[in-house]
Amino acid sequence: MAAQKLRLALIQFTVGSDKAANLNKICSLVKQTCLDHKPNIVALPECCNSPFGHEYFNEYAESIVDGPSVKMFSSVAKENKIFLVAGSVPEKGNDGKLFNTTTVFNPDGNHISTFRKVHLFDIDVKGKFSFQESKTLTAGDSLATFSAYGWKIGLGICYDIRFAEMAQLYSRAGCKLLIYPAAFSMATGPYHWEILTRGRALDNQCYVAAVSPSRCLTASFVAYGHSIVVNPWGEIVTKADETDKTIVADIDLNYLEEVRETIPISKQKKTEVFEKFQKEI
Ligand SMILES: NC(=O)CC(=O)C(=O)O
Repeated sequence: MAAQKLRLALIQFTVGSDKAANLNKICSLVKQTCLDHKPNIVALPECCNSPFGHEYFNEYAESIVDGPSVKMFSSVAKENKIFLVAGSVPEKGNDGKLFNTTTVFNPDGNHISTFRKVHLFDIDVKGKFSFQESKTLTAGDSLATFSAYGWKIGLGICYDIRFAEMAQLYSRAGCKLLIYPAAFSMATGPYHWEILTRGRALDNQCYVAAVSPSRCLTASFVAYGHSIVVNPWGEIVTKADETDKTIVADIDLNYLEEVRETIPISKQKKTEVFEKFQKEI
């Protein structure tokens, strides 16, 4: 039986260039969040132990089996008795390949899920902003979920939120909450962040949470901020501005089911028409 309600906390903070300082900050912010709000699940931003950028990925990358960051995440989850969606970190795989990777820990401190960013952030907004994440990182090749108090939760990282089919697959697999550690750019975030989070929630009639680092104007990559939780009706439950903020939302299974009964799109979907068209194209 799934818990009717879960409390979710997203910690948006300024990620600096000192890895140990970032990890210490995470420890104290999670502790304070748990004291203040007693959440069941805490989520951190994309690249939570390292600045975002090609010049950092290799230097900051570490093993997700026994590196210092995962050891710290495990003890933080255990000490605070929470599920910790540990943002993402640059991961050095066995073969030396680098990934952008989310790890999840349960309240016993066990590492229970791993997601490697599937869609790398390769874009060129002409004359304004360009980034080719694939220059240094390798894409993950699988999707990942985890279970917390009977809720199935799907994982993606940042650019992955642009791929509607991925969220639909999670929804079809029974996920009722999607969590995206993310660091949207200033060229795209102001235009797309809210639409994408609300769109994925509305399409799939599920909760969507996206958690960003704070905006730091002196960083080489300036993140948009605005961490957000959206409900299955497509409404914003809570949203940060661009500064250091912890936001908290109670997510509710009854409400989700009510939305799905009110507008029963998953039952009404004409899969056979889609399949027929797919054969024609
Ligand atoms: N940083 C990202 O991966 C994605 C992003 O900024 C965007 O999609 O826009």
